[in-house]
Amino acid sequence: MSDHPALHAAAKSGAPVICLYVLDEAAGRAPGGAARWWLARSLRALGADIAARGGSLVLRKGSAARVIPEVARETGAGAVYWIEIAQAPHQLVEKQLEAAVAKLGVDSQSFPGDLLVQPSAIRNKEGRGLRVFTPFWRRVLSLGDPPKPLPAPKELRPGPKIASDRLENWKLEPTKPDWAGGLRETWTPGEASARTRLRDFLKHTARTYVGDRDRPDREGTSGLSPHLRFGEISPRQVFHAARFAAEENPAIASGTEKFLSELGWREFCRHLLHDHPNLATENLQTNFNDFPWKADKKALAAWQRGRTGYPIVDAGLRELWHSGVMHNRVRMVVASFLVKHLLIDWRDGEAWFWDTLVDADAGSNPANWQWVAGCGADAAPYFRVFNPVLQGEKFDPEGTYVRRWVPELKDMPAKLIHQPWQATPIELASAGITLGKTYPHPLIDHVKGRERALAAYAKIRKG
Ligand SMILES: Cc1cc2nc3c(=O)[nH]c(=O)nc-3n(C[C@H](O)[C@H](O)[C@H](O)COP(=O)(O)OP(=O)(O)OC[C@H]3O[C@@H](n4cnc5c(N)ncnc54)[C@H](O)[C@@H]3O)c2cc1C
Repeated sequence: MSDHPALHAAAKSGAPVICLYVLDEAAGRAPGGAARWWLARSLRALGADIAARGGSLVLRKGSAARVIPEVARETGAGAVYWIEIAQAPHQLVEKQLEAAVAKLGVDSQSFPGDLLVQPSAIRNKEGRGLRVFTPFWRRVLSLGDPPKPLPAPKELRPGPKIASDRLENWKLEPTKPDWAGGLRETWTPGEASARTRLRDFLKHTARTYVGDRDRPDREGTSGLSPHLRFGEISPRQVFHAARFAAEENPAIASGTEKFLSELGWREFCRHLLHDHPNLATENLQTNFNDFPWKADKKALAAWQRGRTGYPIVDAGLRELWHSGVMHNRVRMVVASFLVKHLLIDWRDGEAWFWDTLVDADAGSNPANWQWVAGCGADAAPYFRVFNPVLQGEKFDPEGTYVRRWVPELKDMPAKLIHQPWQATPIELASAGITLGKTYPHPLIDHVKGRERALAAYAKIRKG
């Protein structure tokens, strides 16, 4: 409702407003299971917010380019307003929509809204987008502050009553089996919750963000990613709130600047997607097209279920399965483990994240996977292979995160929790662990895995 330029303009016109949400499963990548769950809850919250202002939310399913002109005709609408999304499938829908609406003699207008800066504003001399983050973000900041966010309309004049689909009939939430218990326990989708998270972050967490953002054992980040993904809060709202909070309290200034640069990564990934619509399927660095990936279904299944034998990796994948998110540091570790230790194609990992993340984003997910795999923009070099034991010891030193998500290791002392195979039989027995039974042996030895990865990398042409 807030910082929604299309809704704002419609409400300001003084005309009755029909708020329409179209589920168009053919426009863009169809959402995965966890995102469908979020969408259902988010639409319910949005419907309630609209009703509280006197309007109602109409739900329709089908091709947006067909459904929206149909609704315009059915209601005799004077104008159609929407937020533009700078991604190829959405731009195509917009073109078709504009033409269909113009044919009806109805005015139409689109408004930017889901980015800080439109991709057309960040081009190099050849007219292409930037592929290195630091100059990209510098360029974004050099353009000055993004426009101030718009307030939510106080009131909506209701439009004519028209038929709406029932949300339940869209079957977005799982029933048989209902696997969404952990999502319900962790999240409250909707705008009110997004605002609370932002406020709490700026009040309590921003001060320590620089040091704590890499610590999965602490509540060191904002938790805003699914709210941003679903447009429940806009990047402009986050930007201005963070800058304002830092002016009020200079002690959080370094934290908020770091936080805003992370928001910059979201922006960077979306700009990349704008320039590379096949980001989820094609290596940005084409020399990786020859990479000898292994089709190892058993290892992939062990990874997905959090049964690799590396506690930090398993904790991350179990956190994901339960709560629909995973800490950023751990996302990097589990992704690196899949593509380097297991030599499994990054696209398999990306697809699993796409289905299980509530924040699964068509830009951020493939861009980060490609970044970890070494084939992306501004990517980590392939030969930098994370050691999952050292990563665990550095970022989860007491093992708190592992104990939470891998309870069978909860009685392991901190010095052994990231490498239980180093424990003596007595230590294992006193922690109640039988390796290979209660907790798996490592799928692959780190040193061997690293050597195998480097040998595979040596086989491809250098980019
Ligand atoms: C393999 C892999 C896959 C990822 N897939 C996604 C995804 O599908 N959707 C997604 O939103 N993020 C993705 N990320 C980025 C990052 O892990 C999450 O954005 C972050 O964990 C969300 O937590 P937060 O909101 O508490 O982050 P905070 O640290 O509070 O950061 C604030 C915001 O900045 C943005 N952000 C932070 N880091 C990144 C990043 N590396 N790339 C892009 N945006 C970032 C997010 O919008 C986030 O909400 C992925 C990272 C990796 C390594």
